[in-house]
Amino acid sequence: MVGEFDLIARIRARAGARDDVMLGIGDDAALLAPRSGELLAVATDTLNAGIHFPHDTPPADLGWKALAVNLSDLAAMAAEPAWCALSLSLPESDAAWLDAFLDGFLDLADRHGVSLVGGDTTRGPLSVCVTVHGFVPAGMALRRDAAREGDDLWITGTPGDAAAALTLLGHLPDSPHARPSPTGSGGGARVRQPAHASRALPADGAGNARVADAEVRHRLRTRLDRPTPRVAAGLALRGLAHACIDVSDGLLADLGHMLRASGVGAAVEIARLPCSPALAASFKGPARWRLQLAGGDDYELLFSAPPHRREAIAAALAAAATPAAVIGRIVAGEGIAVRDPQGRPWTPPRRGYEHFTGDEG
Ligand SMILES: Nc1ncnc2c1ncn2[C@@H]1O[C@H](COP(=O)(O)OP(=O)(O)OP(=O)(O)O)[C@@H](O)[C@H]1O
Ligand SMILES: Cc1ncc(C[n+]2csc(CCOP(=O)(O)O)c2C)c(N)n1
Ligand SMILES: [Mg+2]
Repeated sequence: MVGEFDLIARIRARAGARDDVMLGIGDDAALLAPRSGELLAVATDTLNAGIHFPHDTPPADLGWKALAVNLSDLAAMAAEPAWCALSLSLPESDAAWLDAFLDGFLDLADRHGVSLVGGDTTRGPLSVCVTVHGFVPAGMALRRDAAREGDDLWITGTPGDAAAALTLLGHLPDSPHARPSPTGSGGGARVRQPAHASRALPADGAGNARVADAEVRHRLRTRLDRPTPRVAAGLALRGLAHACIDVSDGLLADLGHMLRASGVGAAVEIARLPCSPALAASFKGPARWRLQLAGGDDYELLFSAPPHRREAIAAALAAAATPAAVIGRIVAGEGIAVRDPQGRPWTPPRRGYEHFTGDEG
């Protein structure tokens, strides 16, 4: 058993420093030199065990994900990541666990040139809170409120994989009853990570694979545990995209945030949704559509842009090695009209994840 300050020393020994970090880990506050002439973008997100990640998530994957979901927020603003702070609440002091956590966290930090400049270490239920800082020139940030009627609606990557992994683990993201009920009321059955968690559950009887192939499950689980923050894509979209948001709660829920902020509506075509081979192999029809449109945990960029920039955007994203597709368009009015592959209106049972009510409509 090592003490709090031993844990901090382990973190400090491995945190790299950029030239703009005047004073990093070790004092009451870090001293940082912001880039002159640019705005500082700041975002923070928390991951709680059993709420944001399954209890059996390997520590290295948790380290990666805790930073990735935060870098995803900077990406959605077209900000260039620079610094981060890490607040850890740990049930016990376990040096090996911390070392593995740092393997994942610092691997991703290194890939993006991000310095860990401070944080906090306490005892408590397993929870990781990260704050990230990045730079964006004034006027270049991609905000939620900039979608315009007539814009194309784009998505990077292939949404739905992470939610498919959770479904196969028995977390049933389609159902608010799958959430823990901290008060013990409201009918929320407690779904802790069960001992048999790695086994596929029977699917929903709508023609989906009953037991997903081990390779397919592994691919989906990797998308849940190690999302790719679309930092290069966000930077590439500066000056090209109008509005942008990252998909954490669910594509339709996050699209709803963009539309309300912009005062417009949208039309989405299910036939144009990009789908990974692993998802196509494990879920079909409306079960797949629900995962892709409302599952969440995708950390893909959802953005709007004028149609005349279609080729420029395709080229910029190809240079950023980021696949993307147009899935609909921004229209006048409000709300989201979803059409199934036959062109018929389709209403999903829910639009995404909401912490307290279980639904985001
Ligand atoms: N406790 C809080 N105090 C101050 N501001 C908050 C608090 N919680 C959220 N916010 C702010 O509200 C806005 C929306 O936050 P939200 O967490 O929904 O966005 P997000 O981080 O992009 O999404 P997600 O958390 O699903 O990844 C952000 O500007 C965020 O900084
Ligand atoms: C064990 C487990 N159960 C459910 C989920 C699904 N989930 C939890 S929070 C969230 C939205 C983003 O969170 P926030 O809005 O706090 O950033 C989603 C899609 C999960 N990842 N792990
Ligand atoms: Mg948040």
